[in-house]
Amino acid sequence: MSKGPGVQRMFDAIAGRYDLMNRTMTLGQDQRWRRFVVARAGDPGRGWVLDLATGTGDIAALLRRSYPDARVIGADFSRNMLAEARRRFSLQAIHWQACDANRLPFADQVFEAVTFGYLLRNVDDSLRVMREVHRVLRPGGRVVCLDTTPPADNLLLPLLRLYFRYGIPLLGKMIARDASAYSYLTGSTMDFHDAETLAGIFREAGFITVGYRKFMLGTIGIHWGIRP
Ligand SMILES: C[S@@+](CC[C@H](N)C(=O)[O-])C[C@H]1O[C@@H](n2cnc3c(N)ncnc32)[C@H](O)[C@@H]1O
Repeated sequence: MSKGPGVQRMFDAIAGRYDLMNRTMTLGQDQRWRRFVVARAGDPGRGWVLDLATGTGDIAALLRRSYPDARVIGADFSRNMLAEARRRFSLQAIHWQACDANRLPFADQVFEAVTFGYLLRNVDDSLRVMREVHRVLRPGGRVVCLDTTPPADNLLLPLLRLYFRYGIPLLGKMIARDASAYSYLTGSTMDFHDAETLAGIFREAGFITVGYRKFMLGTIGIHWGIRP
């Protein structure tokens, strides 16, 4: 069965508490990673940029602020997350669009850059989504992806496991009033591709100059690539 409908319902349910939970659970680091994503996307000039799985719109808003001439689209399949984005950034010229990352409603080769935060962990087939992203990027266009990544097996692993298994669901229960959504975050992180495998999927989808960097004790990965 597809993950999609359950993921959509889950984000619709937590939309109003999502930002507070994000800031708390990452100890305020999450915006720093989003700024890194936007810097790696590069200045698109007057071109179009797509922030896919935009959620409550943080990356789209940073793109808007960093590259004032760009035309920015923030797209997501959760209507409540998009409603939060619209409310938070109502004064900014961002186009908000409801859409599914598996079937992008855009023509081929229209974007200078595509960014996304915490999308691929939530889809059934990362390669399929990466091929869609490749299709809509212009030659030379950049993709930048932020996501959680399973922690490596080192001395910190037991501590990180404790935080993921108990700390995050507890915070989810207290702040987002939804422990199951944040147990899902833990499970989907542990089951997600490791950073090297994800880089391989970028290459398989046709991207070149693929690279990545890890943050937060190796639990967050930012991957990038260029459409040749
Ligand atoms: C964890 S939130 C991330 C939001 C935002 N990118 C950020 O940095 O905070 C994940 C978002 O991905 C969206 N999403 C998940 N699967 C999707 C899909 N197949 N198509 C479009 N959006 C999707 C969810 O609705 C949710 O808003």
